[in-house]
Amino acid sequence: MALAFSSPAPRFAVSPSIPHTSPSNSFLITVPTPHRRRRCLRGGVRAAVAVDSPSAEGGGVPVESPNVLLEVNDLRAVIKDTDKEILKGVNLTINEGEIHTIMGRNGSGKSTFAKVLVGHPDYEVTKGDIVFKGDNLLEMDPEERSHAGLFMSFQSPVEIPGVSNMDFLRMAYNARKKTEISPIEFFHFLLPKLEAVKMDPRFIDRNVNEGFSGGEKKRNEILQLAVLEADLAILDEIDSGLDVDALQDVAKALLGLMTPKNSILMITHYPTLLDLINKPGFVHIMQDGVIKRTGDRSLAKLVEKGGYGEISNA
Ligand SMILES: Nc1ncnc2c1ncn2[C@@H]1O[C@H](COP(=O)(O)OP(=O)(O)OP(=O)(O)O)[C@@H](O)[C@H]1O
Repeated sequence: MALAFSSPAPRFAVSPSIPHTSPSNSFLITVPTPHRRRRCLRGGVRAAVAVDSPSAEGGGVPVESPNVLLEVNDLRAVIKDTDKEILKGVNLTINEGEIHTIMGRNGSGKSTFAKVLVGHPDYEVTKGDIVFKGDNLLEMDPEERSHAGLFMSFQSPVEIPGVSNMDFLRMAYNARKKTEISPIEFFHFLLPKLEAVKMDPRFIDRNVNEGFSGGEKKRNEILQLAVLEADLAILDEIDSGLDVDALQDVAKALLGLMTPKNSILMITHYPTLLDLINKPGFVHIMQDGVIKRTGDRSLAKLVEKGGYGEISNA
């Protein structure tokens, strides 16, 4: 979601979806680097493979296997310049069109995992690899990752004083789509998106998140996602602080954004959003920096009923 300010030269890039107001996030204002993605021979290459479905044995209809969007292998990461290891060997595969949810006790490493995926500078990957759409994500800087189609909504979306939501979204859209859409054209593009996330059009003239309530900020994140049409949306506690109606709106908006091609990785403490989305998906339980269990929504229900102790002992 890097967004490029094209004048005056030189060009600078800033990520709209990654907080950049704290000193530790100042990495996000950078001069764009030459495209240096290296095609990875693992992960996404499964895309073209066609297999026979079990029911089609003996000359039945071939069924395409799902395309791998993200593949994380044995990912280990420490806090930068320390030996404090937070991620201790995370493995995860997300195919196109899938919804994945990560749950886990406070401090188990969920947000760190999400931040490592988008290239947050507070962390250093010490082992493992991440392949996104066939490319080695670890070789990309945060701007390149967002251009490649990764979107992250943070637990606490930042305010950007002096930049209107409209300008911000349009610049982000231009950067992602490598185009120069006019303000009028963009307004027409934006209107149905506003409707989809049930956002009052007056919010687009306000500065990004400035004075927004917690729920309005979360809704604004979904609006960004709708505008940027990311391939993988990483949503860190998008449901926190939302009233019941807003939660329904967010669920509806997310469903409306789903295509057979894009995927969602949600971090949450509660299964309500999953219930509202009401689509099959994967639930992962993170514990002490690794994914300990994977299941379906019933796993989230088990947690809701009995807590994480129940899961650990199962
Ligand atoms: N930049 C950092 N500096 C120091 N400690 C950190 C840093 N980032 C993460 N940690 C520590 O790593 C552990 C995992 O944190 P993380 O935010 O990933 O947990 P979480 O599972 O998302 O928790 P929660 O459910 O409370 O949001 C915590 O103990 C946290 O204090």
